[in-house]
Amino acid sequence: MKDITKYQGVIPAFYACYDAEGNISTEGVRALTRHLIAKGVKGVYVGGSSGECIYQHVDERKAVLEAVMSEAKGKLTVIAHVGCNNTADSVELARHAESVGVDAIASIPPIYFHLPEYAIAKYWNEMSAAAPNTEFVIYNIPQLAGTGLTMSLLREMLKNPNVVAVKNSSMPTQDIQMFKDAGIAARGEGNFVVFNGPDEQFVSGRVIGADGGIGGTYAVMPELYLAMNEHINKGEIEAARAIQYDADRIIYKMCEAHGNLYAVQKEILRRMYGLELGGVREPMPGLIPEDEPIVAEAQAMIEAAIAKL
Ligand SMILES: CC(=O)N[C@H](C=O)[C@@H](O)[C@H](O)[C@H](O)CO
Ligand SMILES: CC(=O)C(=O)O
Repeated sequence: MKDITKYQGVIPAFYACYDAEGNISTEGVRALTRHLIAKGVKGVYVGGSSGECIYQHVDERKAVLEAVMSEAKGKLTVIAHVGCNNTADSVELARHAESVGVDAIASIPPIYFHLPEYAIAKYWNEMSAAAPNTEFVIYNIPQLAGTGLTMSLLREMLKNPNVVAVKNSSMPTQDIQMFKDAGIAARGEGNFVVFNGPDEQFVSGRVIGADGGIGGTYAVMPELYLAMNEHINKGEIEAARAIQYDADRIIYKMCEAHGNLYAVQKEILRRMYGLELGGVREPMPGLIPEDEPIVAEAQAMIEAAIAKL
């Protein structure tokens, strides 16, 4: 039996942390890690979409992960997203992630070119082979990656004993059931995990069988997702749904800004907690003065939703 309890719960996607010049701020990384530990989350997902991975160099991604580990070791489950545009860089990050002691590595499929399934499997398996003592999480996000996880590709990947989970960001919630069924058929009950991806569907995803969630808006309002998760564990669906509605209204509000969602969230964390995490890397749009009322309103909505708990 694998220990999947470390994946059951609320796992925020970690934000990219920059200094005033736009360089990686390891101080910011450490501060955000400590902040999330204090909030009581289960783990962190480092270097994914929210980590702006595709805009960061290999050395920067290593520095971020090392800074996370310096605070999180033994306190949080750490999943390191190691996917890069080419296999060699991904393999290097996978090897590095194992050397610093992460719980799991994860990867999107190769982006831009729509490669055949055998090439995607080879890309993932080569990363996994570079971290042979580390579990592997498949990151399915077809709307951004351009390629979706098929059942045949998942079955192929399940031949690799390190494959322990799918982080599913596709929008049909029934995909969670399909992936979980296939994982359990291969591994046995209790040995395979599916994470909910779309934060707007956290409750729906958990109800249909997701063991936990990994999401880009958890870090700015972890209290709400932790409370939803607790209610679901107790079967209190109406209470969970009420908080989900609040979270969704907050997400829609944050998405109204000209600046990217991640820029909005980091600005809210700065205002609420004094966390200095910087902006976003170009070509993502940063905040503009006209975003001010949206940021202020979203912050007020978060505070009001937390106050209701
Ligand atoms: C498409 C996308 O980025 N999905 C993220 C990860 O699954 C989510 O966590 C979103 O950031 C979140 O649901 C806000 O829309
Ligand atoms: C949710 C997720 O995987 C990310 O934003 O990194």
